[in-house]
Amino acid sequence: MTPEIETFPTVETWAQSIAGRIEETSGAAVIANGKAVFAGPGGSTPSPVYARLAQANIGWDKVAVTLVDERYVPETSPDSNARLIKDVLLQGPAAKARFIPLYTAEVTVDRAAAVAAHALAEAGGRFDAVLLGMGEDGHICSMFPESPTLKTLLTPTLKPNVLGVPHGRDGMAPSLERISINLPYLMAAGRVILGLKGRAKLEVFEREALGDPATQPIAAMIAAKVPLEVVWTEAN
Ligand SMILES: O=C(O)[C@H](O)[C@@H](O)[C@H](O)[C@H](O)COP(=O)(O)O
Repeated sequence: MTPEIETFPTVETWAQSIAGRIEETSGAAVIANGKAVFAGPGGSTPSPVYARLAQANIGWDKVAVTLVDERYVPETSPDSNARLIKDVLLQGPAAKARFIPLYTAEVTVDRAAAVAAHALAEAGGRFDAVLLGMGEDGHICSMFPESPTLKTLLTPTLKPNVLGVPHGRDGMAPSLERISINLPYLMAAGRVILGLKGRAKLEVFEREALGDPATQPIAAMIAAKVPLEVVWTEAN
C-alpha cells in the first residue's frame, strides 16, 4: 500500500518536522540503548534539515552519523557527501557525534565499500533513523535505474550491506562511482523518512510507488515494508 504523504506549506516547516522526527528517534535510542545511529543522504535536499538537526538536544557524543550513499571522491571534492554532512550537520552541539565515512581512499570502489560495510557492522549493523532523498529518476541511495548493481541492492533477502556502484555508461547516471547501502539496511531501520521537495518529485514518487519492486527502489521499499514516512513540501 502506498504510504500517506504528509504535506508542509514551507521548506522551514518541512525541515523542522523532519529534524524533529530524527531528534525524537535518535534521542529515544540514546536513552534506551546508550547509543544511536543516524544515516542521511547527500544532494541538494537535506541541508535545511541538517542545519536544524545540528541544534537538537540529544546526547550527540553517543550518536554515530553516517551516509546512505557517497560519491567515490575525497572530502576535498565539492561532490563529497561527507563534506556536506561535516559542513552542515556536524556543527554546534552535533559536532560531538562520531562520523562513519563510506569513502576511504582504497584501490577500488568495491574495496572502499567493503571497508565501509565493516565499519557500519561494527557500529551495530542497524540504523535507528534514516533520512532519504530521491532523484527525479526515482533513485534513492545510489540505486540507479539501469545500473548493474541495482538488482543486488534491491534484493530483500540479503544481509544489510554496503556495495560499490560503477559510474553509468553512455551518459547514464551516476556520473561518478558511488558507494551505497542496500535495501535490507532500510528494512532493518527503526524509522525511514523520505524528504521530498517540489511537485515534480511528488509525481515521480506517486508513479514509482506503483512500479516493479525488482527494479524500482520506491516500489521495493513499499513491498519490503520499510517503515517509510514520506514528508513533502511543494516549495522548492
Ligand atoms: O549523493 C546523493 O546524490 C544522494 O544521497 C542521492 O540519493 C540524493 O538523495 C538524490 O540524488 C536526490 O538529490 P537532490 O536532493 O539533489 O535532488
